[in-house]
Amino acid sequence: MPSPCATPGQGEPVQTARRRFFEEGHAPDGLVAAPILRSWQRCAEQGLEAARRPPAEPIATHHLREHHDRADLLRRLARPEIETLYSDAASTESVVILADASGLILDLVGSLDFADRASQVALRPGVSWSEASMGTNAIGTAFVEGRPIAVHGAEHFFEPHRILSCAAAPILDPRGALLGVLDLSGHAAVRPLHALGLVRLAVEQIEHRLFDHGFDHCLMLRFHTDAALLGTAQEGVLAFDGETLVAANRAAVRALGLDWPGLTRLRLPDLFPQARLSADPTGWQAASGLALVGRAVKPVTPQRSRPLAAPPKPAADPGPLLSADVQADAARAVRLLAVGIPVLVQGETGAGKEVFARRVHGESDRADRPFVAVNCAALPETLIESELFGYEEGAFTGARRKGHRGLLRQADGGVLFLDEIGDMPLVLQARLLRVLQDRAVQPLGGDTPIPIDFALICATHRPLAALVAEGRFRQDLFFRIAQYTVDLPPLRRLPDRAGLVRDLWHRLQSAPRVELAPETAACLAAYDWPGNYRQLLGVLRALLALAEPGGRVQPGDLPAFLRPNAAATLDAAEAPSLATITDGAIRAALDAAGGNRSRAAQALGIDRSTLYRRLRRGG
Ligand SMILES: Nc1ncnc2c1ncn2[C@@H]1O[C@H](COP(=O)(O)OP(=O)(O)OP(=O)(O)O)[C@@H](O)[C@H]1O
Repeated sequence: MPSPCATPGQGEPVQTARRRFFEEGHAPDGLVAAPILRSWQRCAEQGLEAARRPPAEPIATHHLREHHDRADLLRRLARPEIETLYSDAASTESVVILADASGLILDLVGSLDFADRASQVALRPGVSWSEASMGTNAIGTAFVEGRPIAVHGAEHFFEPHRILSCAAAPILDPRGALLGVLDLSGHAAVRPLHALGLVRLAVEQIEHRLFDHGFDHCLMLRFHTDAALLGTAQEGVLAFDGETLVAANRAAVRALGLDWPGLTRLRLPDLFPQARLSADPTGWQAASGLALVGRAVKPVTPQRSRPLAAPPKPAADPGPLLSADVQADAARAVRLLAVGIPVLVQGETGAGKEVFARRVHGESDRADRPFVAVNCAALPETLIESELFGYEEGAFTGARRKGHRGLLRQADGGVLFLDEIGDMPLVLQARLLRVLQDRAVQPLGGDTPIPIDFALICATHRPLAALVAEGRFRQDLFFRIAQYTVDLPPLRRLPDRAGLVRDLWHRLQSAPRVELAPETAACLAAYDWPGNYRQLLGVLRALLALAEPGGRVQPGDLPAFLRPNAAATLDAAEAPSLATITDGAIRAALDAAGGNRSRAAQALGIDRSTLYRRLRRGG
């Protein structure tokens, strides 16, 4: 008998099941749910070892940003549900997670305390929780099983994951393809009574909302057996392009006994032989004989004349394109790091500073050790110290019971990349300097320095020398980290921008090829690209996603700011007045904020760095 306070997944049956399965090699029938057992079997067949800690390095921040960009619609549509679940999660020591179709965690919000614990087992943004890499877990197993699932404590395949209790449901797009997964995770010790139900309901809402996008040209049928539920997320929804069924939600698939792959073979009369289509709720009879109440919504825009193209696949990551100069800089940086000399990388946003640092790490003799990237501007000031230097058990209220190693120690043996170093508060600059001098770190609340060994690459888009002159950056730290600097040029200064556009365009594509018309390529090459590689790649990806396979991208397909006439008008007449307007807005915001630049930037909806740049430019 399980003990009365045993939680599912922690009690005796699952322990016995683990023993039988992992030690004796038998199937523990009846002791764990069938989907859990199936998942254990898949993991064992793949050679995963339950007692190990699975490798779980998060992907680079810029790659995560790219995943965010690709999942933009999903993230926007899921936001209301995530916000609703968030308030619940924050007060119940749990977190809400949105993962993309590969199982990669895009967003994680909720209880900070639990998020901290979860990150110890790599349950954090940028890490993939596919079943193949993380074993049995709610996110990955919901994908494989194609349905909602809860995985408690020791039901997780890997031992270290037994601290978790997770419930997840896959999010399907209107054509039945997997878009992502929504998950609620908390402590295994707390029995999550409603987690699976909450997640399921939230996913139902998200999937329902997906029909509000991209179906303007379709006839929409909405129905339910109960008239009162018409218009809710539980109604069945079908979308017809002409007479052909092109999309359906789960409720419709269930009610009418459909299957997604076969949708497009069905036509309106096959499903509703005699339905009178009206915008008002009307009684319908499905071909199966099921009585329903339904209403029809006519297309808002004209129907498409040609068959629906398959949704474009997200463009692949082209990998870095490094000029000969940058490659030579990287080779020099590798040699400097090898003898303990730090490197400072300078360049505008999106110019590839992190890409450069990763390349150097990859070519250094520390390549098989960690690369730890810390964005000093993104960490709240109150957290930088504890995140970087770590803390001992009980160092301050809210500290984790077992203390925290800190990012500097996580980089031990490898490369530490301190991005936006110019944003590090002065007091912490002093502590960092001491670490660099002593080659040891003293965690908060600890009295013994712990020796560490990492190679240091710092990056900044701000002129550190000017910050030193203004007293906002320590001169001694500046001399220490800026012994060798690499300047990554902005795209507008590259001599062969046309060649760069062409190379990136080709590298982004898999067959069938889409061409850039010469005038389009010329517009792309002529633009300044203030967001550098990030902005250029974003535009190229968008053009590819919109293009017809085998087609040619014309200047008219470009976003408005890139079209030839837009640039001309701007150059000729509007640019000066725009600059004046911008400067005026900045002055007004600064006045209103009493000269406080952070508050002014917040009021203007731009980040501090943009404001600083603008102020510098405007003198
Ligand atoms: N040389 C390159 N070739 C191809 N893509 C690149 C190159 N450099 C950067 N990118 C792409 O541009 C984006 C931004 O790169 P990265 O994050 O390294 O820039 P950054 O200078 O560190 O930007 P920020 O200062 O905003 O953090 C990424 O998507 C990256 O893959």
